Amino acid sequence: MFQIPNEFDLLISARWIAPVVPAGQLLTDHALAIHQGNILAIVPQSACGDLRPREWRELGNHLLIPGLVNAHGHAAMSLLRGLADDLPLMTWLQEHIWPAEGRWVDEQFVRIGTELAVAEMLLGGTTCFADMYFYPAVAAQVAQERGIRAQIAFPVVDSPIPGARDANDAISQGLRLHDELRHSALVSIAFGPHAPYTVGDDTLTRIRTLADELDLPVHMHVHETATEVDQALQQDGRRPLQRLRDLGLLSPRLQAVHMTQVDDNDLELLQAFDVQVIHCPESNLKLASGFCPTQRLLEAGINVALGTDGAASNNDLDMLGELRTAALLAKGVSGQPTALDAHAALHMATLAGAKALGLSERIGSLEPGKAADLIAVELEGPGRQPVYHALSQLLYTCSASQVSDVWVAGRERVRDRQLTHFELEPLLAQARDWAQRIQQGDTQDA
Ligand SMILES: CSC[C@H]1O[C@@H](n2cnc3c(O)ncnc32)[C@H](O)[C@@H]1O
Ligand SMILES: [Zn+2]
Repeated sequence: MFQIPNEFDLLISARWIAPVVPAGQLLTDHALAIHQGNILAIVPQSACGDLRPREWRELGNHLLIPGLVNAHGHAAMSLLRGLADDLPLMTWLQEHIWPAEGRWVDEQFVRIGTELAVAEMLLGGTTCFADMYFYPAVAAQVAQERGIRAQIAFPVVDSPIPGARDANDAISQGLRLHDELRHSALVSIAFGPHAPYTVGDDTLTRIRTLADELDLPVHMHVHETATEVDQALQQDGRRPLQRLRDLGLLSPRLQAVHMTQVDDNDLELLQAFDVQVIHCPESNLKLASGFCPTQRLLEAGINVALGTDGAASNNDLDMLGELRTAALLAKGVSGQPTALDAHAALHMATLAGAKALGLSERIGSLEPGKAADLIAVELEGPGRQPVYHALSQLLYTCSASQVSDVWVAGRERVRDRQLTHFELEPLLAQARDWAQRIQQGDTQDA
């Protein structure tokens, strides 16, 4: 169906390729042909002799996989990494993060923080990220400039989070941004109602109507902690997920981030409405928020994607590290060592993420016709050799440091562990300047 033309852009050969589709496949000594940003074919290296690519990257003991999809985060919060650690969610937010955001977050903060996050994510093999933060137009611009795919959710809140704009203004501005970016190849827009406890019924109803009309995703923190659910039960007699159901918000377009609290009724709702669940294990562990029961959800056929959350609660944006945590946690929580094996884990970090963001036609697996979003992970050195099973090695021994090359839509964004479209030193200097201002401001306040 997809014939390789006489001349084409790029051939990447590697010891192993895990295309994710067909499920469980692991190819050895194959090569991937790419032209005009798309995958043409995967062919055995023995058949590559007659091919005439404009560039041929010959990678040795590397594993090629689809680019990782970080399905939830707050990119600009990288500038708040380590500002407040070892606290429960609401203390962390109310006493530290929200006051800091109210004081410091402006367009420049979001630009530098997002650039820092994008640099970290690309170096760690993330080729697509979902973001929810202030100044979404700035985050969208950074993603376009740096050549990474992104779903930018514009935040909507009713209760006063410092720095947040009025909900109706936020919606109008967000929809303008959606219109401006309608032809963007890399960036898409979603509604970002912050959480059930910060957004009222009227605003949620408006979002539901508009999201249905425009067929846009809704990205929201849901059931992050037991306290969130208990307080909702006390205040309105319903669990937040039931309230969202009553408001008509449950659908395949809803991206429910966290879901550490899932009773049998919640499970039925997630399943019946085909809600996308986004699992952020390290943030949940660090804030002691709870554990998303991924194995139960997967057994019920619910799509579960993976996210890091922001660097202020994680504290890194390393998706391979996150994946390992997710796998270990799934086994511990379910009591089943078979839970989230290497294939299931890779699926969670790639195709499930793409599906959650409504992008699975374009990305998430290495298939002819899909965008060439892919990464090479080096399985060399004493910590990774010998290799009995390349995917187990990926899951249980690799982190961002093993990612050597990254392509987004066929363009190389990381080559031999170096960013191709960033000047890192000036960016790091600006990040340090921000931290100094924030720290000095904090000291002056004390
Ligand atoms: C209004 S922009 C997003 C808003 O969310 C805050 N935030 C960051 N991490 C979390 C989390 O785990 N749960 C709830 N809210 C979170 C962030 O600081 C921004 O204020
Ligand atoms: Zn979050």
